[in-house]
Amino acid sequence: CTPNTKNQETRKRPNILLIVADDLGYADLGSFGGDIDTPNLDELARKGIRFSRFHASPFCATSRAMFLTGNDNHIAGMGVQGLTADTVGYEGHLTDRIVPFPAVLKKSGYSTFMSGKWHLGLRPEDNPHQKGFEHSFVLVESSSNHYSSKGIWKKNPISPYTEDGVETTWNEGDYSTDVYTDKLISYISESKEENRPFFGFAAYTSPHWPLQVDEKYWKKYEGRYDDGYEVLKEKRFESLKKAWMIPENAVLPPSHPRVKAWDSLSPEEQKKEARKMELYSGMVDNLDYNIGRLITHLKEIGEYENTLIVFMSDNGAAAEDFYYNDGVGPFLRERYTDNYEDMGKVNSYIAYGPQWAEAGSSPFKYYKGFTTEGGMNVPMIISGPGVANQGSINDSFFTLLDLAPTFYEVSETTYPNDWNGKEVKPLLGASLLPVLTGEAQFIHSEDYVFGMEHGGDAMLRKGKWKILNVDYPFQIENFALYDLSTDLAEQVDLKDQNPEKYQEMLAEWEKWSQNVGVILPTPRSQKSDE
Ligand SMILES: O=[N+]([O-])c1ccc(OS(=O)(=O)O)cc1
Repeated sequence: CTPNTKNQETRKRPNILLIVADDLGYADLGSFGGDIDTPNLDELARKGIRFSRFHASPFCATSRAMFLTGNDNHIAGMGVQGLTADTVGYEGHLTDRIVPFPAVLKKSGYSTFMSGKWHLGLRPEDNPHQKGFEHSFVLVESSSNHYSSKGIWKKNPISPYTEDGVETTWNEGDYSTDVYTDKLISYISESKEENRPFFGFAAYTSPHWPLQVDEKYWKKYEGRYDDGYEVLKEKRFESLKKAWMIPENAVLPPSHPRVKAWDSLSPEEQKKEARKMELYSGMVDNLDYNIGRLITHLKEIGEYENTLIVFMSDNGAAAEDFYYNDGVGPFLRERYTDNYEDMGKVNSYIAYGPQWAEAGSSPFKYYKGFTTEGGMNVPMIISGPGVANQGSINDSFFTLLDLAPTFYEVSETTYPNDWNGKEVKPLLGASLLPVLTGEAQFIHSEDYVFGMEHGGDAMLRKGKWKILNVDYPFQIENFALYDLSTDLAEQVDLKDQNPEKYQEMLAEWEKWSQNVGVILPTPRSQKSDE
C-alpha cells in the first residue's frame, strides 16, 4: 500500500481528471456530430474512445451521488434531488452507507480536489471537504449566476460557495467556468509540487441555465439557428448518423407536447429563441476553451501523458425554465430581466427550454428529468495512458456506476468493506479498464440489470430490453417495454407482443427497487434544497 504521506510517492500512479459538463446535450459536441466548435474535446476524442451508449441519471444530484460512490442514488442517500427527508434513501446528502471514491484515493496518497458544483447537501458535514476532497472550491447548491453571487433561489439570495469547507465569496464579475478552471490549475500545480498523483473533479456549471456568457464566445454563432429548433434537431439527427453515433436506420422521435412549433412563433419570438441557442453554444465554446487550458497546463507540467481524462455530461439537455413558472418565477422576475438586449449578461435570466433541449438530445426521446434515453444517454469520452483504439467509438451499454470501479483499478486501490468502523454497501458497477486497454468491447453481460428511479420516473435495463415508466403518479402497469437494439427512440411498446419478457422485466424491477430502497409514492420533503 502506498504510504499516506506527502512527498513519499515512489512510483507515480496515473492522475485522473473527471470533467463533468452540466446539462450538456448528447448532440452538441463536434466529435459526436454536433455543430458547436469543441476542438479541445475533439482532440480528447481523437486520442481516446467515445462512448455512444453511456448512461448517466436523468438529474444532476442523483448523477453526482452515483458516480462519486459507484452506487445507486437511493443507497447513496439521494433518492430525489432537492428533497431532504428523514427516510432511508431520501436523506438528501451522501450517507455512511457508501464511501465516495475520492476518500479512498486520498487515504492511499492521491491529492484529491474539485472545483465547481457540489449539490450533494448544504450542511457543513455534507461538504466535499468532509467527503474525501482535500481541496475544493464549490457552489454548494444546484445552480447559480455565472458572473455573480446574486442568487437565483429564494432561499439563498446570495449563492453559497465554500473553499476547503469554509464559506467564501464570489469575486463579482468573474466568469464561472474561467474561475473553476483557474482553481483546478492551481490544485494540479500543488499536487505536482508534492509529487503526488491527483484525482481532480472539474464539476463545471456550464452550459446550465441561466444562459450567460461573454459576447466573444457567442457572437460567432449569430444567425446559425435562425431556421429554428425543429430544423436543428433534424440536422443533428443526420449529422450524428454521419458521425456513426447512431445507426443508419434510427428514427427521429416526435417532440414533447410542451414544444411549440417554430412556425407558430412571431418574428420577435423567433429572434429571441435563436439568441438563446447562440448563447448556449457560446457557453459550450467557452467550456471547451477552458478544457483546453487544463490540457495545456497538464502538457506544460509534463503530466498530460500520465492523466486519464474522463469527460461526460451529468444528464441530458435541460428543458427547465423557472423564469416563467409560478413558484420561483416572481423572485427571478424581480431580480433579473429576460430582455433581448440584455441576454447573456449578469442581470439576465434565460433558459433555452424544451424546444432547444430536444435539439440537444436529438436523436432521443425527451430530455433531462426523464428516464428516457434523452434524459440519460449522455456523451462520454475517455483518453489517457493505456487507452487503446484511439479515435474509436464504443457502442456498448455502460453507466455512470462503472466510473468508480474504473478509478479504483487505475489508482491501484480497492473499495473497502467497511469505512470508519461501519460496514458499507458493495459497489454496483464494473471497471471499464478492459475496454480502455482494448481487451474487451463490453463489460456488462446480457443479464446485467441497471435500474433508475427518481420521484416515480423509472426505468430498468437488461441486455437490449428496457422498461420505461414516465407516467404520474407511478403505477407499475404503466411500464412500457422497448427493444433498444432496434428502437433507440423508444417509440414501439412491445409489452403485448412479448408478455413473457415484460413479466420478467417487471419481476426484475420489483427485485431491484426493493434492493436499492425505492419508496413509492416518494416520501415528502421535510426541507427543500432548491
Ligand atoms: O426543480 N428544481 O428546483 C430544480 C430542477 C433542476 C435544477 O438543476 S440541476 O442542474 O440541479 O438539476 C435545479 C433545481
